[in-house]
Amino acid sequence: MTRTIIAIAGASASGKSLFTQTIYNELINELESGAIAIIEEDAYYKDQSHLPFEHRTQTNYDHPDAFEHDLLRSHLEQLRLGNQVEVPTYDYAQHTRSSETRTVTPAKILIIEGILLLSDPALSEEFDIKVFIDTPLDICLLRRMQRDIEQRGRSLPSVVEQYQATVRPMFYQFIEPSKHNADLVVTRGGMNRVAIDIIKSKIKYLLQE
Ligand SMILES: Nc1ncnc2c1ncn2[C@@H]1O[C@H](COP(=O)(O)OP(=O)(O)O)[C@@H](O)[C@H]1O
Ligand SMILES: Nc1ccn([C@@H]2O[C@H](COP(=O)(O)O)[C@@H](O)[C@H]2O)c(=O)n1
Repeated sequence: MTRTIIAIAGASASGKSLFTQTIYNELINELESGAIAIIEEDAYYKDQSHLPFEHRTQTNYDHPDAFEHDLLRSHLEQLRLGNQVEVPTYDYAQHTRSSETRTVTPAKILIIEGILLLSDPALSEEFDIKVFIDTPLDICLLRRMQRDIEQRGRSLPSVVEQYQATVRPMFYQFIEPSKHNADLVVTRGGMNRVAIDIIKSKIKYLLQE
């Protein structure tokens, strides 16, 4: 069976999750169960449970070294071979992996979303379709402030400090240049109806093959 892996990359809070989730939600009722699966790159942040909490707050979470991309690659390869995998789950408030894992079964279409997917050449080789969500950075910052305070247990000063220290510089060093590795660049983030419909049509076409 041919399986297709679609990568959705872009800045933090650019709308990657919304874009991915919208495609999934709009297709899921029309398709056989198990036709599509989603994985988040964030699930592959390195486990830091051996480090004190204060130490974990100092990690640069926007640098490729923060991720276990080798594990992600091996999981993608296993899924492509038709084997299920145990995907880690991540706790942003604790800055480390949770004890549970999530079983992901091999689907014909696998969508993966995350900030640094297209900046790692070895990882990029795993993707059949590469999409970059291109949202202005000031919009991303506003969305991130709101989301991190409401959903990720952060304070306003900590969001501002982290943004200046790592999020913004790493965006320019790694994420923005990776846009050139994309097949499709999607403006206006997670609500670009034309882009969502194009990806949906491509998925439906691939599922008919
Ligand atoms: N086009 C958009 N218009 C308004 N809000 C958006 C848009 N795209 C994303 N959001 C909101 O911004 C926040 C971050 O979006 P999300 O999809 O989680 O970003 P990412 O996965 O890239 O970090 C979420 O609260 C989401 O609902
Ligand atoms: N402990 C952590 C781990 C990650 N982050 C930030 O998450 C961002 C990536 O996730 P998105 O959903 O926003 O794409 C990344 O920019 C990290 O800075 C964190 O703050 N704490």
